[in-house]
Amino acid sequence: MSGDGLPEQFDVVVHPASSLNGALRAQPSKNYTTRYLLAAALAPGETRVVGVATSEDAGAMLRCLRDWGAGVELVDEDAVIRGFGASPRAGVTLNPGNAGAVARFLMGVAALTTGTTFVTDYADSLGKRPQGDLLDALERLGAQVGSNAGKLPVTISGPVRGGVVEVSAEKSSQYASALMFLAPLLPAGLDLRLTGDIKSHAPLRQTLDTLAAFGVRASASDDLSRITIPGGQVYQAGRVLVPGDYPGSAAILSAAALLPGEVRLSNLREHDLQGEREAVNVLRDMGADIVRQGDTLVVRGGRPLRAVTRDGDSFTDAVQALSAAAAFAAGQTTWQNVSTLRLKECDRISDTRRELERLGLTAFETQGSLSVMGTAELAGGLTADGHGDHRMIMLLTLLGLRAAAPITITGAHHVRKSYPLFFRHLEALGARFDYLPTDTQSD
Ligand SMILES: O=C(O)C1=C[C@@H](OP(=O)(O)O)[C@@H](O)[C@H](O)C1
Ligand SMILES: C=C(OP(=O)(O)O)C(=O)O
Repeated sequence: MSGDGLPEQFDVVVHPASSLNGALRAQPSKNYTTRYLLAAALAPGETRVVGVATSEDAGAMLRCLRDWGAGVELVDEDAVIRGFGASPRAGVTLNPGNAGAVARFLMGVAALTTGTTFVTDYADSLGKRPQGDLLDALERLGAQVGSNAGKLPVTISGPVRGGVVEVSAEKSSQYASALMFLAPLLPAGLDLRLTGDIKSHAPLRQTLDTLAAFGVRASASDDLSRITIPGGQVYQAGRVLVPGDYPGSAAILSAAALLPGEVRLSNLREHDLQGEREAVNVLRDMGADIVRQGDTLVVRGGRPLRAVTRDGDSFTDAVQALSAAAAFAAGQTTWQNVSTLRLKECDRISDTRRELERLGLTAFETQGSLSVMGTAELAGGLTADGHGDHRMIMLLTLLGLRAAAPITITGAHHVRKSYPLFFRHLEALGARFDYLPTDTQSD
């Protein structure tokens, strides 16, 4: 789907770059693509999702929705979805690939069916991520649930009526979002009580925003601990436009800040609910020169950077991209309140610390924080492990661009999970990569 023209599986050699220059259009948002596609399938009738992401996660959502009975047609850069409304097909096995949000949102909606099974071919990534808090909530609502100790494979059978239900939001906001997509289609709706130290508020607001875009009524307390969605509603089909992607763009902005030159990144609206929008301010606090001109951000790179200490929970998917900036900022940068990073495609605290150390950097971790000491010079000349994690691959790529000698990253094709054109976009700015095809059997 990505059309990047690169080998199916590859390691990448990142060559040091002396500058980055040029203009790019930010790719479509991952979080809005998954949400709009799902809401479109839940709406009877035809919805046009304008400018959908071409990532593996977007492909995973489209595949699962088609398997559940939605009509899916790709027309130029849009997806035209004929929804199944409140009636996804029963008895289907869905494979959401390595997409956490896709898997969890669909698990919520699966309570509308009399049986859906979820499997993954990413046993070492999505297969290890916890689903128990969502499954417990579904069970409390009356669904029948089976799982491998709270992990995939999972089976879910409804129907459920709805009502008041608690769901923990401590490990992931995706469990609550999943129930929010389900709620309007239940006879009694849902009065959700989010328990624990609620993480990732921003994606929850994106879910509320999506429900509103499809004409679904919902109300929420300011702190999001209580979300009420009346039942018996119908998602309204129509036309929605996917905005630009801040998490992926954070990597481009960090790269542009790290190297001399001028980079213009368009399609990033100023008023947007994506928490990773904050990456712009974090980079500015570090000393980067970033100016907004409407929906375009202009970065004049190569300025000296200084360390910051920030609560990273509001921009969780930008923490790794910003860690590349931290690696060359004077002093020690600390990202606090990021324990959920341990539960992503890899352990983004320990695995990141280890990769940074492997490359000669100094980093520290606690259960809920990651610290990176800045350095003036990075030798490079080594191979780093991409950990099958798109955001780790982007971080390591940025380090390679600023190193003295090339850095090789293993399994670099996994960048396609969220940002299939990442390397192509950097090439357009003047970066140079070698792509080394790897054995498709060995991953
Ligand atoms: O709702 C979503 O689309 C997402 C929520 C976040 O996950 P957590 O809520 O697990 O932090 C984020 O990291 C993920 O990439 C996408
Ligand atoms: C963690 C991520 O995605 P997901 O949870 O949807 O797999 C991400 O995009 O960084």
